[in-house]
Amino acid sequence: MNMHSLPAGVIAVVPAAGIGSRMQATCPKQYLTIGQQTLLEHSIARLFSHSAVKQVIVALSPDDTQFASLPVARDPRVLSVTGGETRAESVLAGLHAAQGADWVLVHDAARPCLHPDDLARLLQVRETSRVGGILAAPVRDTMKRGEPGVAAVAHTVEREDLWHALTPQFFPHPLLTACLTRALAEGATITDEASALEYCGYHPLLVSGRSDNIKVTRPEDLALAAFYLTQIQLKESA
Ligand SMILES: Nc1ccn([C@@H]2O[C@H](COP(=O)(O)OP(=O)(O)OP(=O)(O)O)[C@@H](O)[C@H]2O)c(=O)n1
Ligand SMILES: C[C@](O)(CO)[C@H](O)COP(=O)(O)O
Repeated sequence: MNMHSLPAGVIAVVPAAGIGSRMQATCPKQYLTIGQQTLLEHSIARLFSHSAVKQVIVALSPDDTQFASLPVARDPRVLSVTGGETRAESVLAGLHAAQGADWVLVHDAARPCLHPDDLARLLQVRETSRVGGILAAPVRDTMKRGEPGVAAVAHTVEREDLWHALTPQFFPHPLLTACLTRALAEGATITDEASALEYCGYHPLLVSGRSDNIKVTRPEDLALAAFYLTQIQLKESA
């Protein structure tokens, strides 16, 4: 990748206003630690590991009492805003603080294991697309649709062309803001940024990403994320 192909400055929005209920922890999961840093700090550091990322906007719960005590809160490249009731509303709050941005990354605070190679490949989407794209991992297991309300198989889901959507997701700021605003206003169910663009008729690119870019969601995920992150850091320091 030559320096001329690198995107101009990119702003990243990090939704970090959740409570992590599925984690069953004593604090919101983004403040659980791996080594000496919180998941949030690791996720922000992974973003800044690419020179194209110039600013991170973190969406925080109005009840957040922990962010201000983190060193990252004093990083001039990091801005915090108040998030919303849903992840999508938190992302939109971050987008509103990024007025004038060209392209924007959105990355979960709960995904500390983002590999630098995946981030670099996602950022290249800007060279070939006007819509944007997402990191995604092809499904490996046989997928089942359950009977509603019953732990029994209804049918097997065709897994050809089935992907796990990951983050970061990378879009032109004006397009993502317009699609997310419309989707929320019209009551659409939006669980990632791509679904807002799909709601508005767009087809974001799928950039095949590593399956170790996990979202720490349930208790057993933290030890796995610690292992994966250690592997990335060992490789970077080699
Ligand atoms: N109102 C919300 C809800 C979630 N998030 C963020 O969106 C990311 C992915 O969401 P998820 O993994 O579902 O986090 P939580 O909502 O905190 O988890 P749970 O659903 O288990 O409560 C997390 O970094 C979370 O902090 C957010 O910014 N604002
Ligand atoms: C954005 C995301 O991580 C892509 O898989 C996922 O949709 C977040 O969902 P959650 O229920 O808010 O964790």
